[in-house]
Amino acid sequence: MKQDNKTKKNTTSKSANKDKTKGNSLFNIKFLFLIILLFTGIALTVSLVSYLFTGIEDQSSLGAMSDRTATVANQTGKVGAYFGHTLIFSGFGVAAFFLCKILIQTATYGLFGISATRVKNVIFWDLCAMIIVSISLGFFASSNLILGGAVGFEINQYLVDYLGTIGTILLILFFAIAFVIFRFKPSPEKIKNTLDSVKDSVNNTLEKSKQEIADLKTETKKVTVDTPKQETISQQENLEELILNNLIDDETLTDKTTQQSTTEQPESEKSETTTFTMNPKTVKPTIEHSSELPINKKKEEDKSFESMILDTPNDDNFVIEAAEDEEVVEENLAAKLVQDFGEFDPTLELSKYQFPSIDLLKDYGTSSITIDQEELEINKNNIVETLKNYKIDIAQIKATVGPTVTLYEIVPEAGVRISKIKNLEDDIALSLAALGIRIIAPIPGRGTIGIEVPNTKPSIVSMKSVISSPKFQNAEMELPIALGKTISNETFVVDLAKMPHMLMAGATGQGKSVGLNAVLTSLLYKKHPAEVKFVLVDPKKVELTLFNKIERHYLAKLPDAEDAIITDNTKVINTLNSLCIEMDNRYSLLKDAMVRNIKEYNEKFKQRKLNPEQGHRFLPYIVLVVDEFADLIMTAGKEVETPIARLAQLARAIGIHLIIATQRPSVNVITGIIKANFPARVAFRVTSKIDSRTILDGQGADQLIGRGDMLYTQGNDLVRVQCAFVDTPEVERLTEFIGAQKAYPEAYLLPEYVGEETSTAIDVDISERDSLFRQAAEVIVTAQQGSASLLQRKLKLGYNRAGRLIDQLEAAGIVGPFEGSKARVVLIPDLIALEQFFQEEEQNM
Ligand SMILES: Nc1ncnc2c1ncn2[C@@H]1O[C@H](COP(=O)(O)OP(=O)(O)OP(=O)(O)O)[C@@H](O)[C@H]1O
Repeated sequence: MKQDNKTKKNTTSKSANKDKTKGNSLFNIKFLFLIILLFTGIALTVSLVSYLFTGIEDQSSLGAMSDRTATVANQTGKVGAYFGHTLIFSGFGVAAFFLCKILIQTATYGLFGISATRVKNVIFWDLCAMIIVSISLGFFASSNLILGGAVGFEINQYLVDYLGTIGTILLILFFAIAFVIFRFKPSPEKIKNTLDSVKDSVNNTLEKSKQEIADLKTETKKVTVDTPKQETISQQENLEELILNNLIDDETLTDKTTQQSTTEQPESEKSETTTFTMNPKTVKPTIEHSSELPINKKKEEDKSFESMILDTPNDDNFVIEAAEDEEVVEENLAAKLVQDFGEFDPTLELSKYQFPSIDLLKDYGTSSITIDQEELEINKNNIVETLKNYKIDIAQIKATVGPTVTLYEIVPEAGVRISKIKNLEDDIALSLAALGIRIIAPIPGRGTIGIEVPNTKPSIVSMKSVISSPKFQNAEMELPIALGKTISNETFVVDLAKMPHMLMAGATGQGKSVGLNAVLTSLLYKKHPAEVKFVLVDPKKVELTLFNKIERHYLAKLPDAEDAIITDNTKVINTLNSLCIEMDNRYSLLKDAMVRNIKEYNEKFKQRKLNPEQGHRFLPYIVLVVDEFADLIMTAGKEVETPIARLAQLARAIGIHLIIATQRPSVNVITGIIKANFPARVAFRVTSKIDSRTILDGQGADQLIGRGDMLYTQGNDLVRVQCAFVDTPEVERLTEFIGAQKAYPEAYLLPEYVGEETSTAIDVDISERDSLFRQAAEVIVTAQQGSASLLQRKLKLGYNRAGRLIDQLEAAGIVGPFEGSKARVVLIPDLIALEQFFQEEEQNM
């Protein structure tokens, strides 16, 4: 083993060495090539320069190149004479020097590691310049073939034949200007700057000469009054020294020099007054103009710095590696993909999918509300009179007729206490002889008190009327749900994505199942199968079965599940945990994509900014619908509550939304943790005030009149809504219509989840039995019911331990095998038989 490692190490080090040598030899070849290029460039320059002087002389010898005795005057011999002739005379004229430039510059750039892009640029522009110069000289100096060369001359002839002289001049000028524009990219500022600098230098020269004259005049003065000038000069010399030693900066220097010049000024003025004159040309100034000093010195400084940098490569130990230029992505890849293929369309696989038509829903013929004037009048009078009996005067009363209830809004006279009216709820109900009266005191934001009185003839709010309403059709929501109509007969549309989870409660027969169907129907009318998937849990087995037909369009399931609709409570746990895995997966996808929610993610995916090869995919919304949640909690307890709470807490951003319905809104079903995470609540009629408080955190649900009459809250206000009615035949027609269309090959598959109970071995060793095994057996045999939840309750165990015990009991032969949602059969009839069983077991051991 060790030897293996050793040989491995050896081979790796050998291969590393090999790589190194390979790299070195490659470097050497490149270096050699560049040196050859440099020398060729120099040789060519010499030969071309020499050709300019000796070309005519050598012309006769060109024919006898093979003759060794023939001599040429070119400094680089016959080869040089040949290249000079070919490139200058028969080629591009003096513009052939650009070739020398290209060779030398390429070589030096290569040696100094300057990027290949710059080298390419140089070659390109120099070749362009060579052709333009050759043609220009060929035209303007056509008499001298050496200037333009044969190429320039011939092209000119050709152009003149076709374009005439003026045309050729214009064309040449055009190319020359185009070259200058593209090569040097002159901008107005650049031109202005150049002009300014030219102006400055002219001015400087003028100043300089003026100053020189002035100096000379001072010099003249110096002949008579010598000492002060001496001082100035020595001062200036000192300054020079200072600059050289980098002790003062330019500014101080300029200040000082200006100071000097100002101090000098009167002297020069004085000098003007002297009569002594001198020819300035004959006298050379002893010192240059001081203002030039800093510039020169600065240059020198820069130079020394430059030479410092350039000197460093001479140091053999100091290797400079030229960093490679980063690759430039020419264009945005995502934008190109979108341009080529268009935005990603998630509906493409089922592009022919047709949304169901509204005609599939039934019209109950009562879309408009019938107003019974007489009834309104009687109710109004009763309310006013009852209140008067209690000495409450009303300033104003107004009625709004809704589908099931009429809202009487009253404005009491000043000084009436609201709580007084609120306490009269039962008395008003008595006087109106009606059930389900609800007093809202005050109506939030309206400044009135509301009394809701049920209509004697309530009208049905059909699903058709809410689906066809513009409010739903035009709703720009992620998951719009048309729940029904409010008291003012307005369609009530909410966004499930914003809720983000919904809790639905109501006593049996009050309209929960219809409510769930209304939710699902709304989504089916608005969302394509690619955009939303349902996970349906229906312990009653009959409520949601109709949706089986759309399994391959809209439903999601576990990979090993037979039916997409989950009717077995034990399978719910796996599904919930699988949803938790899906949630985690989606979160990591969102993190990779650097977005905060599913909407942004899908938007980015559609714009092809996310690579499917890295696991990215279009994410459909997932709506988990659980009917009879109470049943689930009773049988599975914490096993269900924990994943539900986790999903409720975290799943909002990644598009998993929960709708949970329960008949029993008691506190052990809707626990604190669940309540805290379900801000949107729908309450159908419940039987007690306590239930109402559990679901709504206040009373009201107990005063509803049933049959789809509901209260909706999303945190603060309570809205009374008449739930839209959708009957079973309508849902059947709808699902049949969708089910008959082309579908995906299978239902949307959720990630696999391996539950703990599935991994438990059946043949459990007797010695490994749980310490509570005997007690558990007694409980099961006494109750004659082999269920884990019974053990949980009786022995106060967790689900996992209870499940393990059941498995051990099965292995021992006390209970029968697992039979879906049914409790297992108990194979031992009573406790006496159980005692015998244990005794026999002991004997056999
Ligand atoms: N929105 C509604 N408009 C008119 N009638 C309704 C409405 N909702 C429900 N009903 C009536 O109430 C009956 C019972 O409704 P539903 O089956 O939805 O009750 P439920 O709360 O699901 O009962 P359970 O919990 O026992 O299943 C329906 O058959 C229907 O006649």
